[in-house]
Amino acid sequence: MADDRLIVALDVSTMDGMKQIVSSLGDSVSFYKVGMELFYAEGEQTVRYLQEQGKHVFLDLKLHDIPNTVAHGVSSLTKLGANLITLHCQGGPVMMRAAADAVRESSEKLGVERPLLLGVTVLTSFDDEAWSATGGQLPIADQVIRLAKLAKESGLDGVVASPLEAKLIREACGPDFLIVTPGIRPSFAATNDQKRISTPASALQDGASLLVVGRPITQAEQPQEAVRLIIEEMETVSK
Ligand SMILES: O=C(O)c1cc(=O)[nH]c(=O)n1[C@@H]1O[C@H](COP(=O)(O)O)[C@@H](O)[C@H]1O
Repeated sequence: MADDRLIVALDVSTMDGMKQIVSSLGDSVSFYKVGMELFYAEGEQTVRYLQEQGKHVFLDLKLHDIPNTVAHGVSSLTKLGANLITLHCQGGPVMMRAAADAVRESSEKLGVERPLLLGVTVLTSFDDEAWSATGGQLPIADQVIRLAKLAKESGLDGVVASPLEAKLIREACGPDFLIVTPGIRPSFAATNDQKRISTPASALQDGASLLVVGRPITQAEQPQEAVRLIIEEMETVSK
């Protein structure tokens, strides 16, 4: 059975590649993420296919632009009916507020369920060295908390962050704020390009609402077995 706290990242570039993963995982996965690789290549049909399969959809396009452009961008995405969409918190409070207002207005106007809006804080591929190289002044965790609070104040439903920051975000933003954590690495998986990582159980224990897992499942020799092991670990932490 699926654990609806698990989101599998479909980082492939074709409909066929996506369909192969979705059909091989069957009922064991209920939530999928479509990111820029798949959406730029195959467009809206990716979201429609997942909806037809009865799956929840996280449309992760990480918008980052001036407030007017992002507001119109998220309005265009709202009509697709995804459950979650992302923008970069670094776009600032005016941009986040404009996006939150635009999503509310356009979902009401279209009569579709409002997608939840998530702000990406500091990408999980950053370590301290890379962070300093970009001019980051605060320690990464402090910056993440700062952006999470700003996202909440600006009307966003939650944030994307590393599982290493989940506990601090939960403390700062309260029980109802969504915390979505990529950078999940079960003990059997390779780290790849991720830097700030943790295991499925520890992310949930620290307050993550949803876990995003890509390559440890999609590139496993036996993806179904990888999902089974991850869900088994997740089930040790109550919802
Ligand atoms: O927004 C995201 O989903 C995201 C934010 C972040 O900080 N780090 C991160 O890895 N992601 C996404 O989460 C997925 C992680 O994939 P794997 O590293 O293969 O498990 C990828 O699709 C990334 O685009």
